[in-house]
Amino acid sequence: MGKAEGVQAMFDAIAGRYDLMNRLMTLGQDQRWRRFVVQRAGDPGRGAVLDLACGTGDIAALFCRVAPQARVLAADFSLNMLARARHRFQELPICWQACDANQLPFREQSFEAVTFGYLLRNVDDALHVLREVRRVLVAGGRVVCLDTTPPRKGPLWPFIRFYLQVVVPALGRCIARDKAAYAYLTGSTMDFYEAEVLAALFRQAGFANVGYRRFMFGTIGVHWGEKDPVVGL
Ligand SMILES: C[S@@+](CC[C@H](N)C(=O)[O-])C[C@H]1O[C@@H](n2cnc3c(N)ncnc32)[C@H](O)[C@@H]1O
Repeated sequence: MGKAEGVQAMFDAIAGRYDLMNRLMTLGQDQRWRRFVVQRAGDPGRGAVLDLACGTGDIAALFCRVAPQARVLAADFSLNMLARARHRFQELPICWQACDANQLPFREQSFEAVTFGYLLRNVDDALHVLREVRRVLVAGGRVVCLDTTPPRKGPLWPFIRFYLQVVVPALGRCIARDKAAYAYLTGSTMDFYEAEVLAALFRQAGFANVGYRRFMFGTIGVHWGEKDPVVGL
């Protein structure tokens, strides 16, 4: 069985506590990384941008504020996360849509930029999703991805491992009342691609000018790339 069904049920269950958990686990840093994502996506002008796996809507809301002329579309397959996003940002002109990242219901070349926070770790085939994203980008369009990365083994490794393996699931149990969901977060972080390997996957999906930056002691990565402006499709 694939990941999708379990992941969808898990986010439906934790939607109400998701934002509080995020702020606590990241010591309030998570919005800084999302601002960096929006900044790397560049100025879409009056074009359309897609925030995929939008969750409770923070990245889409930042887009609206930074690029008020842009048409902002935000999509997720968890209806409870989407409901929460709609409620939080009802004053913003965001178009919310239920959809699966494996099969985007958009035509080729629809978006100037596509962003996603903490999506790829949750899908069965990240390369397939990246190719889907590339398909819906205009030539020269930008992709920006925020996700956790497995921390490198250095002097801080024992502390980071303790934080991920003990503190995060404990917070999940006490705050979100769902230890399993946050144990999954730790497991999927440890098992996810190293930052350099993920960058190679972006290139394999056909993106050019791929780069990345790490945050939070190397446990968070932001990757970006461009759809080749000459070759286009
Ligand atoms: C950890 S949350 C991140 C939410 C948001 N991007 C943020 O920055 O907080 C991951 C989100 O990805 C969504 N997701 C996971 N797999 C998906 C898929 N195949 N298609 C659409 N959404 C997906 C989940 O429903 C969840 O809302």
